[in-house]
Amino acid sequence: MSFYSAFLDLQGEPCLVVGGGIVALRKVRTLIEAGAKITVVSPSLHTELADLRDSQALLHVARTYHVKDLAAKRLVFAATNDASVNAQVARDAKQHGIFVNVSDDPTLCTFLVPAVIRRGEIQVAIGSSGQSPALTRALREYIEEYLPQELGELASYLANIRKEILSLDRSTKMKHESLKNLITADLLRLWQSGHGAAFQDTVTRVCMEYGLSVDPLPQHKRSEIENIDRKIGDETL
Ligand SMILES: C[C@@]1(CC(=O)O)c2cc3[nH]c(cc4nc(cc5[nH]c(cc(n2)[C@H]1CCC(=O)O)[C@@](C)(CC(=O)O)[C@@H]5CCC(=O)O)C(CC(=O)O)=C4CCC(=O)O)c(CCC(=O)O)c3CC(=O)O
Ligand SMILES: NC(=O)C1=CN([C@@H]2O[C@H](COP(=O)(O)OP(=O)(O)OC[C@H]3O[C@@H](n4cnc5c(N)ncnc54)[C@H](O)[C@@H]3O)[C@@H](O)[C@H]2O)C=CC1
Repeated sequence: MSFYSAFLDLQGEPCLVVGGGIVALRKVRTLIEAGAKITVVSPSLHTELADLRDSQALLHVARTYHVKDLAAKRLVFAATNDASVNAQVARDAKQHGIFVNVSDDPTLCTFLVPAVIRRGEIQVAIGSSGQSPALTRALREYIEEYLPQELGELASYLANIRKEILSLDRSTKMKHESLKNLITADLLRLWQSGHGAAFQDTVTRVCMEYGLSVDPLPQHKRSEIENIDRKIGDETL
């Protein structure tokens, strides 16, 4: 089975989690991060899920699953400890054209939940098409060690400079080439070592090769430097 990978925008989207145990909690945590509107249907709740209900991060319906719970939902997670209930949720969701994740049976899933590594806006998602969740977790732990924390910061810096480059009155080909070549220029190491002169020189040089003139100084760095300059100015007065 070949699954299609995608990143979903679930901001404000109604999602249903059936079951209130540890597995449901894991799904709920990532749904909260994505800003989904969560309903949990379950007679009992894990204590952390109860805390989340108390802080209004989710709506709890304290009873067993009923097909009407699917009304207007975008995604459904069947995470009870009763295989026949999970299978029923899967059947109902498919009938209503709603994507469904079934915690105890990959063959009933129309989407799987990957293991995820986050560095700011950068996400690495790992899956095994349900072959071995334990391997997926181990791979996540392995890759996590190699992904520096600063990746997220660098990505938001690059988002700004990309906007600047794309707004220039040059050919699209030039702009795309410069953006690609910027990344191959040992940029992460230079960013990690303080994104100072060497980092800025690299950005300027790569852009100049394409005849593009950009301001290479990260915005927050600029205000830090301006603050220092102001202090030095004040002291010398
Ligand atoms: C199909 C899938 C459906 C789904 O999306 O839930 C599924 C299904 C099942 N998992 C089972 C067991 C375990 N799952 C984990 C962990 C994770 N499982 C996750 C996803 C998925 N699990 C989807 C496929 C993902 C893929 O393609 O690989 C992760 C990635 C994401 C998440 O759940 O948030 C998260 C790691 C997050 C992280 O660490 O980063 C561990 C390890 C642990 O808990 O440490 C174990 C015990 C070891 C083992 O069994 O391997 C069982 C048997 C249940 C039983 O026998 O009782 C089934 C059912 C079956 O396979 O039949
Ligand atoms: N996909 C995954 O990553 C993993 C999946 N599993 C599977 O996930 C399932 C859930 O595991 P746990 O959270 O540990 O179980 P659990 O026993 O902690 O929780 C089960 C929850 O389902 C609720 N429930 C039972 N019948 C219900 C119904 N008819 N309607 C609504 N809620 C109902 C219970 O009240 C309880 O809150 C199991 O089938 C387990 O085999 C287990 C480990 C990992």
